[in-house]
Amino acid sequence: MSRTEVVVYENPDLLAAAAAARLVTRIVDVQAARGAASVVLTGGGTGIAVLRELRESSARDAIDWSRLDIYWGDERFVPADSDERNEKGAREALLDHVPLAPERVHAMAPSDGEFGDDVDAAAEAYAKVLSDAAGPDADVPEFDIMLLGLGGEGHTASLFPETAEVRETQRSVVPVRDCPKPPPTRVSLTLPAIRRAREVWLMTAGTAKADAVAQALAGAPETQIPVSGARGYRRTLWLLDREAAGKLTKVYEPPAE
Ligand SMILES: O=C(O)[C@H](O)[C@@H](O)[C@H](O)[C@H](O)COP(=O)(O)O
Repeated sequence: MSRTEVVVYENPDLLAAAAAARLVTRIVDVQAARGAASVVLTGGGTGIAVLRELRESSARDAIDWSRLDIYWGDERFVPADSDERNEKGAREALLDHVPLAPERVHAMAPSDGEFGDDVDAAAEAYAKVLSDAAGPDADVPEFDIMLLGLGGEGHTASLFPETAEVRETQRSVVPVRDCPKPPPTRVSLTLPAIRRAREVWLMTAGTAKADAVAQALAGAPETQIPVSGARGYRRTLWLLDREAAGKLTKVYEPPAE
């Protein structure tokens, strides 16, 4: 049974710092229990701010970086050195500053990579990366922590309301064209793939997100509010600043330990 928790922080800076602290602790606990850990990264301002805070954390090297698998929930289909790439943002914020095992960093293809401008091929290739990592009985690994942001209209990763991509039930990874949030072409995990995560952490700040947060927590249909369908099979953790939590009426009490 998955549980939903909501934690509200005073401001976006505190949200990013606290999320980074939580991330260190969670990764260390998972590695202690199972040896290795896997984290799925997100783009966006909050997602990258958390990585920056993690780089600055005095506890960061409690993580065994050599036994951490890194994936992405979505990626902009642009050239590798574009500032719009989520991978480039993550590398600048954290990944290039810690001793990760390069073969354990699983980036989605850029538009000037081995598949050229074929975004369908890039999506299919990432689906294969996931199925290879999942083993014989699944198409997607059981990610330990999936980090996600959300947009004011309720998108998460690159899944937008009332689109074929948010309705996808078979594929784990899809190409996204004409995305309302620029750049227009992307690669994204689907909701079934997102729900393979043990824990999904939804991290966002600002009044522009308050409606989507409240609608998702009220159980809005995922085709209308995609982030509503972004649930971990053990835990869904909402990490918000006061503004993003501004339309919540129900107080979420964390479960008694
Ligand atoms: O590639 C992307 O654009 C992100 O994956 C996207 O889903 C992002 O997380 C949200 O749009 C929130 O972005 P902000 O935190 O900047 O509002």
